[in-house]
Amino acid sequence: MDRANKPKTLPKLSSTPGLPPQPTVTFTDDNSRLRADLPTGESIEVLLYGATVISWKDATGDEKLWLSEAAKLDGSKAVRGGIPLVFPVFGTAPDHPQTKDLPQHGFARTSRWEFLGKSTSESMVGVKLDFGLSSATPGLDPKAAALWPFKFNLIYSVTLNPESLTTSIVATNDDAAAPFDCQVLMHTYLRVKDITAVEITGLASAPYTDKVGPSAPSTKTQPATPPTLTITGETDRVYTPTEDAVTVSEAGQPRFRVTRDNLANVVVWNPWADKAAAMADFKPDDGYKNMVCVEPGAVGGWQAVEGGDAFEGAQTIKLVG
Ligand SMILES: O=P(O)(O)OC[C@H]1O[C@@H](O)[C@H](O)[C@@H](O)[C@@H]1O
Repeated sequence: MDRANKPKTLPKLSSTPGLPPQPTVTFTDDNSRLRADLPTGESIEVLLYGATVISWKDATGDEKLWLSEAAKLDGSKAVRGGIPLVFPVFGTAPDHPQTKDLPQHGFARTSRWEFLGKSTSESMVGVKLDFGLSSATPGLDPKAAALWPFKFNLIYSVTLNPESLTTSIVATNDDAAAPFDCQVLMHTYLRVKDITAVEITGLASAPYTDKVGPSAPSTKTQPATPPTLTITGETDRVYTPTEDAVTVSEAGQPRFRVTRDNLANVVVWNPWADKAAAMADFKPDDGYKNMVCVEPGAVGGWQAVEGGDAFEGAQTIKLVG
């Protein structure tokens, strides 16, 4: 029926500038993890336990991080895969009085962090998630807290952009009367298709500590030629490179460029067949063929943090090629 007072169609609003689509951030799994999605399709998942990044997918849904099929994601054990955060000790340090009793790789990866909030970048294409852990956080690993009685405050930020992932830490000492020493490392498990086709550049001529072999630990120097590191067996090395980035290529194609900010070291780790089979939470057994850990950190010595001071460091993993 035609009505005389039929309302006119509203003018189209397409000329009005609207907000661009926003990243979304949601709690999942009984509030035990966060998921962030960019309008362009990329996503990450972060467990509050350890503030561990357990997934990073590109716009096509392709996973970039390796996560063991047997990884414990229930807060009962440090996660085998993703990006566990190592603090305040790398490995164990029986000769370092402050940290000698702490468990391997410290307690940041075995504590439940608080989600502090999200922020979007100026261009609104990315999203930053901030997590906090301090000596006063209820989720702090209780046995570890008793063994490291310092007043500390950690802010760990995970920033997802369309082509990159950045993780950064600020470790503050809140007690003027008690300086502490710490080490920090971002234990990134990169997913690869075939470890035998992997080449790592950015380490040529770099001194390193080799943690594998009969005389381990031993101090060595990466040859200048060839300029690439290939992985052909168990590898566990702490490099101190002069270059601030390493590139991981596969079959001649660059895949990841890992840039360090104020992190002097990079650990390269692959357990290979026997060590992988000996780890109950490493599955499948041949999963070592699909991962390489490239771990930026400050682990060569100790970072002395005076009261009121902070140590800051970051890595950016850029998808290349
Ligand atoms: O089994 P964890 O405690 O997660 O450690 C895994 C590896 O982490 C690496 O960073 C160390 O260099 C290795 O020595 C260690 O084996």
